[in-house]
Amino acid sequence: MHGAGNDFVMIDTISQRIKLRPRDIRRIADRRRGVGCDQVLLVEPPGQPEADFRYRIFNADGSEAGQCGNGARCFARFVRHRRLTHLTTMVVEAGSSLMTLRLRENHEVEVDMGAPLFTPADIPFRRAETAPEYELTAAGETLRVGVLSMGNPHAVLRVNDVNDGSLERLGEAIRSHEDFPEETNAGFLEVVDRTHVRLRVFERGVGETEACGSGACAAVVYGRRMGWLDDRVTVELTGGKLHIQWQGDDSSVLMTGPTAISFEGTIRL
Ligand SMILES: N[C@@H](CCC[C@H](N)C(=O)O)C(=O)O
Repeated sequence: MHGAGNDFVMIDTISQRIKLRPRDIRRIADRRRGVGCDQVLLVEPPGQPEADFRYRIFNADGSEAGQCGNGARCFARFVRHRRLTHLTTMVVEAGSSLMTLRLRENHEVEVDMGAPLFTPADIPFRRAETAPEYELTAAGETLRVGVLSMGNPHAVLRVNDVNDGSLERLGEAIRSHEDFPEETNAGFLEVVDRTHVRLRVFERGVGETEACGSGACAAVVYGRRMGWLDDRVTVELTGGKLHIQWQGDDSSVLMTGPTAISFEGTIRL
């Protein structure tokens, strides 16, 4: 499946007994030797009574992540498509958080991503104080970045042009910066106007992807906190558009966007 070009292999581990090791994930995600994807998503039974499902997210390098916004939308479509539920609104556990997913028309899904976290220890980010922006030295440059968690870590840098050729080098340097003990996703935000931005994201455990849902939420939260954006913003990514709403403070971030099923099959490892 994919959500705006961020692609996934979805595996139902409710009706099948499956145990995958990191090397199995890497093999499935390999674009030359495997199926090829940015993330492998596992559909599991819930661990908490309030939830309908649990889902686990593995990056292409085999590492586990706490959140995946585009994956959450595809998750909702997948469990309906595979008849694992009749619900059109469902509560799903990802990492330690609960998310509400709502199926909309035309295979769009709205995800309540929960409230962003700003305390450095929760991200995690090596800083003593919480601030809307931090100084970070990466690739020999001193940058001003917004840093927050959407259930996974994000660092967002405002740029004049997302097509600038130096972003790849900077993205890699931010992603693996020593101030992020668990690494981070690195986003580059170009503000077109108060309701429209462009974004490129270099994802932890993958590299640049065509879209990153949690990255789009993080970029809008940062832009809102800095006073550059309104509370409803269209985020244009390489692979498509996502619509993000955030009222500020402790309110949840809502994300709406597309889902697509590319093909179905059996994997023999
Ligand atoms: N593509 C995702 C994010 C996936 C996880 C991320 N790479 C991480 O390691 O935190 C999205 O749509 O949010």
